[in-house]
Amino acid sequence: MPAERLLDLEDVHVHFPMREGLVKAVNGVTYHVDKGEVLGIVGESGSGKSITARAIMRLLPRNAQAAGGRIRLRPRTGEEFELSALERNSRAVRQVRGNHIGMIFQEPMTALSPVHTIGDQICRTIQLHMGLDKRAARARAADLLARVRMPRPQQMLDNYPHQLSGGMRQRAMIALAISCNPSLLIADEPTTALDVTTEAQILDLLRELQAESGMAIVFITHNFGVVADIADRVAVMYLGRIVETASVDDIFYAPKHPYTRALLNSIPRLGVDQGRRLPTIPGMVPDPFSVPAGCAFNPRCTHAVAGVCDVETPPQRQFANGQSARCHFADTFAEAAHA
Ligand SMILES: Nc1ncnc2c1ncn2[C@@H]1O[C@H](COP(=O)(O)OP(=O)(O)OP(=O)(O)O)[C@@H](O)[C@H]1O
Repeated sequence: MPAERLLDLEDVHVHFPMREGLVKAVNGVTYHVDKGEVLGIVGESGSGKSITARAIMRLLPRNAQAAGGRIRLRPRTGEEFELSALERNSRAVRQVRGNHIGMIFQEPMTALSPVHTIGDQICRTIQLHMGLDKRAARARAADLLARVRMPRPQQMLDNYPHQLSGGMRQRAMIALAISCNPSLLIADEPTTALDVTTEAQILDLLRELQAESGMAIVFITHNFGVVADIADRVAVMYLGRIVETASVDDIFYAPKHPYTRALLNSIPRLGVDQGRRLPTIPGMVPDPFSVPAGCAFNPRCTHAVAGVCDVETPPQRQFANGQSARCHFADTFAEAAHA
C-alpha cells in the first residue's frame, strides 16, 4: 500500500444466499481511503453501502457470506491489518475496532446501551483499550463530551441515553466512537434522522473533529447535499458496485457516469426548484435477484446503446485527474465536460 493509504478494499464480494436466489449485495467493490481524508459514499437504498462498511468492520449479518476480496487497514500506529482474514468476533477484530476504527450510525441506540450511563459506557471503552485507571478514564470521558460540544459534560456523564435529546444522543455516540482516537471513523447515515438544523450542527462537529485529530472518515449517505458539505472525495455505488469515484468538485462539475448525473439532477436547488416537480431517476432499482446483463444501470440510462450497454459489462475507465467511471461512454462525457 502507498504510504498515505489508510484503508484499501480490493474486489470485495458479499453474498446473501436466499430462497429466491443469490443476492450479490457487494459485487467486486474496490476503493481506498487515504489518511485524514473524508470519503463520501453515495447511492440509492439497497446499493450495498452499509454492507460494504460492515465487511470492513467484520460485522456482517449472520446470513451473509464474505465471498472474496481483500481489505487492509494501516492505522497511524504503522501496523498493518488484513481485515478480510480476521474471524468475525475474534479478539483481533475487536481490538482493531476498539483501537483503530470507530463507527456511528443513524440510530444512536444501536451503539449505546440503554441500561448504562453515558459516562460508564465511554469509561469502559477507554479503560479496556487505553489501559487508563477509573479516575483518568472519567476525566477523559468528560473531556470527550466537551469536545463533542455537550453542555455540562461532568453532569452529562451520569445521564442515561433516554434522558438526552436525539441530537445529544448522537453527540454521545460520536464521543464513544472517537474515545480511543481512531484512525478511521465510519459514519453510516448519521444525520439522516435529524432535523436540518441539528444535521448541520453534527456535520460541523464531525468536520471540526476530523480537522483536529486528522482521522479519516468514510461517510455513507444517500444525500448529495451532505456529501458536498463534508467529503473530499466521493464514491458512487449502484447495485453492489462502485460506478464512479472522483474529487468532490469533479463529481459535481464533471460527472462521467450517467447514474451520477441522474442522482445530481434529483437534488433540489435552492431558489430554482421551489414549486417545480423535481426530476427523479426513471425506473426502479432492479430486483437484486435479477440484475440486468451488461451495465446494471442500462435499463434506466437515457444514454444506453442497445447491443453494447445491455450486453457487455463496462470496464473501469481511469482518467488522468484520478477520476474513474464504469461506463462504456465515460470518455464521451469527459470530452463534453471539458468542451
Ligand atoms: N440481512 C440481509 N439478508 C438478506 N439480504 C440483505 C441483508 N442485508 C442486506 N441485504 C441485501 O443487500 C443489499 C444492500 O444492502 P445495504 O444495506 O448495504 O444497502 P444500502 O446501500 O446501505 O441501503 P440503505 O441506504 O437503505 O441503507 C440490499 O438491497 C439487500 O438485497
